Amino acid sequence: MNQTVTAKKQSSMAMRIGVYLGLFVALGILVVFGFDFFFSRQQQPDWVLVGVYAFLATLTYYFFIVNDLNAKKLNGRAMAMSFFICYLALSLVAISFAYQIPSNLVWYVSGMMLIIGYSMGAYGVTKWGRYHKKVKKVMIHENLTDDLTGLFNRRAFAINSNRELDFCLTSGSDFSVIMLDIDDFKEINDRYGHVAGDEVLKQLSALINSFIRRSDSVYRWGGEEFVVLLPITGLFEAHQVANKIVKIVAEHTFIINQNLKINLTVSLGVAQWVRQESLLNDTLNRADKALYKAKSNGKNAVVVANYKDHADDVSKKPGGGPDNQLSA
Ligand SMILES: Nc1nc2c(ncn2[C@@H]2O[C@H](COP(=O)(O)OP(=O)(O)OP(=O)(O)O)[C@@H](O)[C@H]2O)c(=O)[nH]1
Repeated sequence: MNQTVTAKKQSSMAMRIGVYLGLFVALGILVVFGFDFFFSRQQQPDWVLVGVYAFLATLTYYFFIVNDLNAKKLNGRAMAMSFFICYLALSLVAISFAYQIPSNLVWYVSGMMLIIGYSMGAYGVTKWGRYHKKVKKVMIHENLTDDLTGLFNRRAFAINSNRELDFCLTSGSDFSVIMLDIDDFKEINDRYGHVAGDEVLKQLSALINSFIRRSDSVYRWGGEEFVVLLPITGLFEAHQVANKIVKIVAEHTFIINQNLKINLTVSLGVAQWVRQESLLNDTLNRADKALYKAKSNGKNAVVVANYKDHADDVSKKPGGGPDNQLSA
């Protein structure tokens, strides 16, 4: 695991450098620009232009954050922040253009800082993406995968979850888990046979893996039970992901040996890790209880666990919006 630890350190350091440098760029430009504004400006600021740039910068920021929910390539609020700050810096440069600030020093300093800020932001993004790819590769090589589905196994969860948790602790991010269980899987086995059941497990694993983010990971927990690990994800987003899984699985037809068509549903329990609890014992336990409640509520459902160690039924059927359901 030395390789993964090094990759993690490099990646979080690059991100931190990216963010701090971005902040430095923005602050530097503000200082230089402010200095120039007070001592050499001749005309009033164009506030409309300032407003337009601020709006664009905010829009860009939300674009990254919202995109982060579902996109496979853009990950991490830290990077979004870094982009946002660099964008802000660019806006400030453009504003000084509009004001026609007559100082070459402003252009030189802000230009240099902007280039550095952008490069570091891009470096952070690339490292973050590469880090997750590398981690998955290393885990496959270290026999941490399940033979049937190719998913990570429980041992991998113990290793991976600790590493991700460590990252979330240093970056102050949220962290959530989803527990998933196929509904009435015994019936599928009984009706179509174990070979078909195995094929369903394989296809379901591939299906879930196909739409989660690159930073998320899926684990085969037991026979027909799975865990999805969602770093940098709060309860609201995790609930959205869970709803998406329920919906996609319910609408999907599993085709076995080209002619047998099987439809199935899944039940899910969602829990967000809170600082005072152990991810493996406490958070997973809450997710498990929520899953149990989803099953007893009639299956094909998502239940979100709250912080008080009990599960609230939040959406009987997929599609129920998460806004009114965060009891935690
Ligand atoms: N084909 C196949 N079946 C498995 C595997 N692991 C576990 N199972 C089967 O999964 C079934 C689980 O049955 P139950 O625990 O009763 O759960 P269920 O039928 O899904 O019922 P609910 O969980 O209440 O919806 C059992 O029949 C197991 O034999 C596997 O690797 N391959």
